[in-house]
Amino acid sequence: MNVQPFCNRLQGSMPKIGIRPIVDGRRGGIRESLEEVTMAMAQKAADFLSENLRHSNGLPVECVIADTCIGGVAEAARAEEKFARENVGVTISVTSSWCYPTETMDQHPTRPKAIWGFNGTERPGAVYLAAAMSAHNQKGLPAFAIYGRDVQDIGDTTIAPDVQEKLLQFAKAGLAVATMQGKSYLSMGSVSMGIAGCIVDETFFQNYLGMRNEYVDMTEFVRRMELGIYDKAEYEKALAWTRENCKPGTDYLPEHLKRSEEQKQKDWETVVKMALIARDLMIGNPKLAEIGYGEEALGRNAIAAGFQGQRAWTDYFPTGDFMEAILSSSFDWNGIREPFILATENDTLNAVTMLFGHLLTNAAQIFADVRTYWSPEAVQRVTGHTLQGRAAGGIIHMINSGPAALDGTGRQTKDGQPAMKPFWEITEAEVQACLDATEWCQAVDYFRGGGFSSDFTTREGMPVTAVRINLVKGIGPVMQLAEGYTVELPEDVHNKLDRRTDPTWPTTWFVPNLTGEGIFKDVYSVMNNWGSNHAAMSCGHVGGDFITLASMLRIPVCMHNVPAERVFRPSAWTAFGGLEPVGADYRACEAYGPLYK
Ligand SMILES: C[C@H](O)[C@@H](O)[C@@H](O)C(=O)CO
Ligand SMILES: [Mn+2]
Repeated sequence: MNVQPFCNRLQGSMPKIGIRPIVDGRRGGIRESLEEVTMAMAQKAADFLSENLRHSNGLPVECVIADTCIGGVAEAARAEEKFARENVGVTISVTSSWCYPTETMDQHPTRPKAIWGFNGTERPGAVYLAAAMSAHNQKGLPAFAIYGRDVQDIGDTTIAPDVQEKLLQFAKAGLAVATMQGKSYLSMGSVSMGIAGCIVDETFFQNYLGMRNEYVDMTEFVRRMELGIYDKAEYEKALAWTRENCKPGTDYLPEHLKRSEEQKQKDWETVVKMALIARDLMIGNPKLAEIGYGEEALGRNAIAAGFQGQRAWTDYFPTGDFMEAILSSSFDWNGIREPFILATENDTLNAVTMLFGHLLTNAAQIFADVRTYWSPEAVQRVTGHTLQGRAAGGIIHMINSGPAALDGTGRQTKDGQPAMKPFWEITEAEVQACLDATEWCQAVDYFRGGGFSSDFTTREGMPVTAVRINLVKGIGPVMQLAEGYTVELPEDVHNKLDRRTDPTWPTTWFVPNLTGEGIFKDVYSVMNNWGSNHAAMSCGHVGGDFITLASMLRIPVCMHNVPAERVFRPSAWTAFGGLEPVGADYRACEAYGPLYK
């Protein structure tokens, strides 16, 4: 398996899942009758999770099972010691019987936790589950309850499909919490054009995500370019690859602003260097130590970053578009690899949203401006075209002012649909198709320093989830999301709409799934209720996973269109108002406060 060497340069080993087999500790028949079946349940859960989950860097997810069943507090403490040694970041307690909740529970204050209570009635696992949940709720330690819908026989070690789904949804989100914890967000530059999302809110990063903030001025790029602080051999390779694979697109600049061919060639050299430098700033590069830059070789342990670009940089230097697009993609001159999370305009909040999406789906994310709602009437007026099919109720123009990951072309395929896949599932042919579907257009007049934007149109029919985190004074972070699909328009219609804005930028035509109610009654309302200028798009209908992750971090979700059966939060949320789930989410998040407060 091709595990990408770069991303594994992040410090800290990958978090594991701790499995806690819980039993009734009474000896003389009871405990003895449970040991084997409970250990088997633990082993089954561990095998299932390891077989079905991977970390975003491609490494398999490992599970650690407590050495003995846990019948009381001494064994709980021993399990805890083992988990601490093994870097367990998430726990799942499993049981098929009655046990003693407060004596066996996982009391770790921040680690995401779930209990799978077997639905059987020979030994009442569900009674334990309910009692254990009440203990967690009483103690302010939210936990996820996993309880299969259908009764199974006591000896049945299969995992029912509904239980499987919940185990995966919980574990993937829990691992995301554990993976980002302790890592950095690197701001390259500061606030772009007065966009509030660029303001680094350290309290948010520290208290909600357990992350730290690192900063470099964009002059660091100039220093490294001028002093040659990058791997020259890699630079030559990268430049050659870029010349061969990144085909120049249309230059829409008026004659008097056009850059000379010679200048453009220089700009390509600059943007390729910028890509190498940004990556080295994020995660370091041992090659830099070899040329005498030991400090630079270390990097900033950044799991996500942003580049300000506009305007301090772009008024003079080529845009960061190539760097942002290629690092955010699942491949470059070194081959297929894990994408980096790098936000345009240093929009820290969109970067965090992309980080969530990446850790939940393992794939690249699309960064986009939420630019225009085109009603059917407006499209008709401007183009004479009647929007059809999924687009019939109107479309949202997602288009970044510059770059987006080339995976966003939708030229990868999964189950017959366009997709953005984890890097280990992407083929060379799909890489080529993404490159072929992308043109690198000359940056327009906003960008006095030149540069090249990744221009493409996302293929139709990709299930996607558009997500955004906003900071709202008086609440804190708030998430919003919309599941939907990408659509395409007839070429002439696309061109007419695209040219009203900037045809050099990557377009994703997005249609949210409508529920007929509230904000999701129509496409317009979704656009009208978006909380900022940006969104991140993940492949798949993964709103449920985002909601689970948000609840773990105590970030309320103000709007979503996820069907109720995919919404999975800690059981305590019901007590905050089970008949009114959005309000309950707000109250629960407020009551618990940020995870790392
Ligand atoms: C070119 C413009 O300055 C854009 O960058 C602007 O519309 C944005 O992207 C704002 O997010
Ligand atoms: Mn923007």
